[in-house]
Amino acid sequence: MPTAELGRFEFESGQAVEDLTVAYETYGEFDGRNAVLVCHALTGSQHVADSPDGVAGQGHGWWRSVVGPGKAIDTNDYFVVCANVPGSCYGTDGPSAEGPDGDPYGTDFPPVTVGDWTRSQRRLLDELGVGRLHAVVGGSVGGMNALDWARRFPDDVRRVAAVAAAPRLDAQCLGLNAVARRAIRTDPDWNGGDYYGDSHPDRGLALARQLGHLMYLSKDSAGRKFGRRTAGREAGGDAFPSDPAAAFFPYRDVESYLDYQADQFVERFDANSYLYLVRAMDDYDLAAGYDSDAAALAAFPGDALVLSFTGDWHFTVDQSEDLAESFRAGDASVAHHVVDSDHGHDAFLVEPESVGPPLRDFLADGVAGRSVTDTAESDTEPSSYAPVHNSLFSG
Ligand SMILES: CC(=O)SCCNC(=O)CCNC(=O)[C@H](O)C(C)(C)COP(=O)(O)OP(=O)(O)OC[C@H]1O[C@@H](n2cnc3c(N)ncnc32)[C@H](O)[C@@H]1OP(=O)(O)O
Ligand SMILES: N[C@@H](CCO)C(=O)O
Repeated sequence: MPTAELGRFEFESGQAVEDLTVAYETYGEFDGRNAVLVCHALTGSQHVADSPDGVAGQGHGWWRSVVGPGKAIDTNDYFVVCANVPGSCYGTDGPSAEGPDGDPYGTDFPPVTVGDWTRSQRRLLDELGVGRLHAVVGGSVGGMNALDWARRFPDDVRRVAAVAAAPRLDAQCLGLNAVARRAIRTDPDWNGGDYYGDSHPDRGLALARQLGHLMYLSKDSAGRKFGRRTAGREAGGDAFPSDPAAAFFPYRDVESYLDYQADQFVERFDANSYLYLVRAMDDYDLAAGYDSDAAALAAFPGDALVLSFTGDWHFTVDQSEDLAESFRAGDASVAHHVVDSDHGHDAFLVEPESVGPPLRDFLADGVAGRSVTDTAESDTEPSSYAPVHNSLFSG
C-alpha cells in the first residue's frame, strides 16, 4: 500500500502532527494533464478501483464499476489518485494510528475538517508531481471535499464534480449524526476513546452505522427491499440485549439487514474514526468565511457538474439546485444533472449505469458532454424533482 510522509501538518484546529502519513492509490499513467482526484465518502478508502495486486478487504474497489480500465473514469485515459483522508483508519493517520509515544492516538488525534482533507491532498499531489488537476470528483462528503477544492484552490482544477453532495448538512441530518455519535460514546467499551488493545465499542459503532444506513435508504428502496417481512430470528445477532416480550413479536427483515450490515461494518471501521469523520461532515459549510455559497465559489473559473438523485433525502435535489445556482452566479460553467432514482443516498454507489455516462462525458467535454443534462435547460422545474420523502419520520 503506497503511503506518503507529508511532514509536519497543522490542522485547522491549530493542532499538528509532526509527520502526517497519508495512504493513497494511483491508477493509470500521468501525462502531465490527465490527473483526476477522486474523494471518497465517509467510510471509504483509497481503494476506489480494483487494485491490480488484489488487495484484500477494502482493496475491493468501492467504485470499481465507475473507475477502472474502460470504465466511466477510464484509467486508460486518466491518472486517478485517491487518498484516504486524515482521521480515517485505512492507513492515513487518524485516532487508531500510532502516536508519538508509540500508542494509538485515540482522541488525542487532532480534530479533522474537510478543509484538512483538501490541504493534505494538495500536499500529496505535490509529492506526486501533480500540479493542476484535470478534475476532482467526489460523492457524498467526498463531494463536499470536491467543492472545497473549487473554493480553496480554484486555479488548481479544471473540472469539479460533486455527486450526491450539498454545501452543508441540514438540521435533521445533523441531529441524526449527533445521536449516532452518542451511541458510540455511551458504549462502556468506548472508554473515552482509549480502547485499543481491549474490547472495542462495537455496539455503539453498530448503532451509529444503523442510523447511517437508514439515512442512506429512501422510503421506496427500504419498502422494496424489506417491506414489513419477518426474518428468521436465528438470523439476528446477539449483540444487543433483548427482553422476554420481544419473543412474542417478529424480528423483521429490515432489522436483520441492519444487524448484518452493522456486523460487517464493525469489522472494518474504527469507532473513533467514525466520530471524527462524521463531525467533519457536520462541520462543513461551503460559505464559511464568505458571505454566501456563490461568493465562496466565485473564483472558480472551470466547469462544474452537480449530480443529484431524486430519492436522496440525505443530500436533496433542492440542495444541489441551490448549489448549481451558486456556481451559475460566478464564472463557472455548470450543469445540474438529476438522476431519477428511488435508491436513496447510496444511489451514487449502486447505480453505475446512471452515474457513469454523465461523469465520463463531463471529464471528456465538461458541461458540454453528451450525456450531461442541466436543470437550467430542462422544461421541468427543478423543484418538481424534489424527493418525495423529505423526512425520515413523515408518514
Ligand atoms: C465510499 C464508500 O461509500 S465506502 C464503502 C462502500 N460503502 C459502504 O459500505 C456504505 C454502506 N453500504 C451500503 O450502503 C450498501 O451496502 C452498498 C451501497 C455498499 C451496497 O448496496 P446494495 O448493493 O444495495 O447492497 P445491500 O445494501 O442490499 O447489501 C447487501 C448485503 O446485505 C445482505 N442482506 C440483504 N438483506 C438482508 C436481510 N434482510 N438480512 C440480512 N442480510 C441482508 C445481503 O445478503 C448482502 O450481503 P453481502 O454483502 O455479504 O453479499
Ligand atoms: N455509504 C457511504 C456514503 C455515506 O455518505 C459511506 O459510508 O461511505
